[in-house]
Amino acid sequence: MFGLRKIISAKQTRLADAYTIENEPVSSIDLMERASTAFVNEILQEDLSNKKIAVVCGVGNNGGDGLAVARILQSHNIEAQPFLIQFKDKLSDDCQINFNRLEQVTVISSEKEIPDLSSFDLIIDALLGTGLQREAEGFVAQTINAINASGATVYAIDIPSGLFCDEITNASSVVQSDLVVSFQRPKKAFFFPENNAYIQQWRVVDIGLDEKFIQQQESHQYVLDEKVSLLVKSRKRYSHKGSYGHALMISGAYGMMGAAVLTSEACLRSGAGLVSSYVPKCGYEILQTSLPEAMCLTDTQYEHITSLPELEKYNAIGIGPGLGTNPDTIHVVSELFERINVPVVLDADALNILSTKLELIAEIPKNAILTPHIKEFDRMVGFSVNAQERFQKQQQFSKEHQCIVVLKDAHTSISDAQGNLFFNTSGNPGMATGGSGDVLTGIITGLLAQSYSPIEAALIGVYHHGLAGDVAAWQKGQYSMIASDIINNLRIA
Ligand SMILES: NC(=O)C1=CN([C@@H]2O[C@H](COP(=O)(O)OP(=O)(O)OC[C@H]3O[C@@H](n4cnc5c(N)ncnc54)[C@H](O)[C@@H]3O)[C@@H](O)[C@H]2O)[C@@H](O)CC1
Ligand SMILES: [K+]
Repeated sequence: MFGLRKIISAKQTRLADAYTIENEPVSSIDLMERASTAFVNEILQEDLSNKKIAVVCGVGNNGGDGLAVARILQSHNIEAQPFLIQFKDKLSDDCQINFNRLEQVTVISSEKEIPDLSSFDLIIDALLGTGLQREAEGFVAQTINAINASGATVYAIDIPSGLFCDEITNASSVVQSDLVVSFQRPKKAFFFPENNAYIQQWRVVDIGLDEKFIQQQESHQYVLDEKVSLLVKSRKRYSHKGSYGHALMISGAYGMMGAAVLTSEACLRSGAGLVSSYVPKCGYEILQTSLPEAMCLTDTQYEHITSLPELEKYNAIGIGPGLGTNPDTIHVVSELFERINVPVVLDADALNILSTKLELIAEIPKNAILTPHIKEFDRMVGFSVNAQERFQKQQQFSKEHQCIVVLKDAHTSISDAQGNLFFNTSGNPGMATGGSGDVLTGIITGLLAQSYSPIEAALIGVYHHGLAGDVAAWQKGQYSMIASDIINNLRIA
């Protein structure tokens, strides 16, 4: 969808491997060599010449990759010592071939022989890959525990050993990796917050699996990455501010006017032709002084919003940042639902109001975009025991209410009414700071005003918000960056 890459299951990956082997065609051992070379090229971006490396290999194809990786590293004059953890008598065919291609492999055939790995600087984990069938236990679990206890940096091939590819893992022995270099696609498991301890960072390398075949697989999950820029339309040479829509931001309360300023400024920066900001009276001078590019309309009340302005002239509306949940403000949301006939973004206190008046959920306008963080989402739909359950509820909510949910987290997920789920890959923990969500709301509303469809606006907005956050973190550091740094680095080309 939209040219974004599908996320596929372990089973579908096996099918893609087999299809590529048969149709490219390429032998499976050459495909393994390609994957291992891609892994090595990725990790060699860093100087490993003085590192003492252990490559811990299993008996399947992940182990085969490991043995090939050890050999390729050695050919670069890097000290890489391969260990074969023989938890099964028979090696997979390609693992056996790679075993034979190495001069020296330390074979470990029982728990008692597991070496102390603490003398190594780097451990390459090639024990188990996407072929994991059950929780690791016994010999395999002990090896995983030894890797974790080593204190060495750990790079995992394809997926940390012991981690299930497509579902939540409730096991005690899973490799805690600093980096995963994954083949062709990130795995579904990379997007579960529960797996944070096992995956500090992941990257994907292309190993030439058949892309057309992968995209034809039945999957409703997508990677939201730089490919989203295909959706961004160029601005026409002969255009004027009227060509790019008029957005209305409804936000702010006494003591919360910063939210109104941030959300309105972000809306302008996302390219909206005109932005009007509707705020309580106390916000008039604040907004006019800090954001001269926006127009300002005020409520009759001084401290908080109690009514709505005329809505007819706007192309999109964003509501919620810093709005507060004063009893006089609550009815504004239901009134908006009755009167609105343009795309809308519901955020922050607009969502808190929804969770105090759950009957309002049934009235959410079709195609509305909701941007809750996890706590706000749970307040609306109930607590989920894990991310998998929450993603299901998110998809269900979108389908049932025909709306888009942007569930904000380290990997923000976006669900649409057709049941698709998109996982964002931009952004960083520096963005967990006050005002960052207000900025996102402004960006998405601004894109809606320019007549992007709601799902396009959500995808472009979420990705570029994260990207701007990444530039801000690079400039100021994750600790020091603040929400306005995200706005200042926004660049939707
Ligand atoms: N198939 C292909 O063409 C390619 C596969 N590649 C690699 O192959 C991996 C998948 O290989 P495999 O399918 O052989 O699977 P794995 O290497 O993940 O492991 C499979 C072996 O482990 C055993 N096993 C599974 N769970 C276990 C557990 N909990 N305790 C003990 N033993 C267990 C299985 O019975 C089998 O013998 C990928 O992750 C990737 O690294 C790459 O080489 C790229 C090409
Ligand atoms: K692995």
